[in-house]
Amino acid sequence: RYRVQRRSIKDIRGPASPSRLLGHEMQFRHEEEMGDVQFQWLRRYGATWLFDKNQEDVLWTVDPKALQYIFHTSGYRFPKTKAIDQSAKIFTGRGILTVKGDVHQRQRKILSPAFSAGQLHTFLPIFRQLASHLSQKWKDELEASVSHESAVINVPQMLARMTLDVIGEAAFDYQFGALDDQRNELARLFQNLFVDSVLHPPAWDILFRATWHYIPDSILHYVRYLPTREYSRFKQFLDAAFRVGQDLVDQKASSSEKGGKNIVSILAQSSVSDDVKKRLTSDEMLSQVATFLLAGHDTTANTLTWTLYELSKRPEDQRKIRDEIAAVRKEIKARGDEDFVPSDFDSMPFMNAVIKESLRLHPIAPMLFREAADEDVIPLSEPIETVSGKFINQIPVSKGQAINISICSYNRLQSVWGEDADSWNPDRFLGSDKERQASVGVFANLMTFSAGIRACLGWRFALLEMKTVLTELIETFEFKYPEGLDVMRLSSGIMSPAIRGKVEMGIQLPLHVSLVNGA
Ligand code: HEM
Repeated sequence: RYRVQRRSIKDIRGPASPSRLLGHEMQFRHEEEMGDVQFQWLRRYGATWLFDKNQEDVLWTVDPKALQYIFHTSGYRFPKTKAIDQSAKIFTGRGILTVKGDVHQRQRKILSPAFSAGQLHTFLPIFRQLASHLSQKWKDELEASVSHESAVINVPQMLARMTLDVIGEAAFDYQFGALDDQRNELARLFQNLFVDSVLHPPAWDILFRATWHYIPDSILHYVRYLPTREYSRFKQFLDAAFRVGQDLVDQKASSSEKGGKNIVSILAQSSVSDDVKKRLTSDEMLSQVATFLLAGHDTTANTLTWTLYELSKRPEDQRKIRDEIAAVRKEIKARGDEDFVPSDFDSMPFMNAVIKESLRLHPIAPMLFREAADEDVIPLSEPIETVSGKFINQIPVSKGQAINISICSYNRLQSVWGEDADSWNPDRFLGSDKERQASVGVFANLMTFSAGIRACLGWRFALLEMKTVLTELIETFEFKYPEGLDVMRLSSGIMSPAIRGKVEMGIQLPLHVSLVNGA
């Protein structure tokens, strides 16, 4: 009924399907390195192509005008697919990431004040303090090493603990203490959560998920209880997040400090609000805790990891950032301040360009999955030639048409980023040309934080956190990429680094770390 397609998209070109039953899904979910398969299709078919997902025709597009239409112009007319919503519900419940339409609008309105410019200002001391704590931990590690000045450190591990502590303090007024406590329950539950649950799903799971579209939500709710690898790790995390969340909200509700605009204060106030527009049910409230724990820490930790990966290969880029930090330090001293204010980071153009380039090449959430809520017509910025030889500059779609939006492919589109789109080149962000083009995402014309009414709520938070941490780390340490190390993009739902041939070890980036002279 819902899936019957009156507006066929079969005339759109795309790769031949390798399997009648599974289509491209197995090839896509089992590619060795995240993006390998789709980057080939991108070069062969351009920005739009047809993909066979378990015998369903899926439109795959990264055309800038199509993205603008789907994410901005059409409001809620292209919701997330039921399968992706249900997958996210398994680990975040009924929080802002998984709800739709009016409910999403209500939740977003309630939560947005926690990310205002004024609030952001209050986070900076937390970011500075925890970045410096991480830096001290690594200094201690160097001190304890044989040479006392250099060691190989697996950087994502402590970065993830630090970003967990950051989200604890900034969002929940709570010290998880993950940097200090190696046995911290949440930190352990998060470690390799996606790798353990999502990496290389078996064929039965791919086929099972293809049926979700036809199963009522009330039954799908029980999928989380399946005792398999794919589901049990996520359930453990959600149970722990709900438990921790209830404690945090109870503590806030009983504390004498009322008001406040951080997440936990907002959650405590909305759980008792008389105004239905401002109220969150208990389930919604705890789901937000799980959502922010997850969306707000691994994302930033992975992006920082990838940034150090790129910088460790380029001592010259590290030096340029160090020079910028030294210049800003002088300005801070000259004006009589003790420490950075958020606007100080604006005077570091190269560091900002490095962060943008890292977000471009290494988007932690590489894909988004949407479907048309109704019949619609998607405009394209460039006409495409169809199988029958026609040139079309818009694609009529039926209600229910599934659309895959690849953030990682859009971020490498040559028509937007130039012929060197596959290579590291932060200088591309130093001119203003790229940012003058039609803006697609919420930041720097990138899709990394998504776009429109469902764009990342924490993107300013993440940027300020990353700038603060990078400033601390590059000022204090030199990072060097070990000879012979072969790091790859792991394909586990999120894009994270792993060592080729050792993916069972999960997220890894062991770098040579030493103190900058005089640090
Ligand atoms: C580099 C870091 C980050 C990246 C790349 C990132 C990326 C994204 C993306 C792509 C989405 C859209 C997901 C979808 O539509 O399915 C999203 C949503 C979201 N992100 Fe982030 N994120 C980052 C950091 C953060 C942080 C630090 C927070 C909170 C403190 C946060 C909170 C959220 C929330 C609440 C949503 C759901 C928004 C909605 O549906 O209305 N994110 N993020």
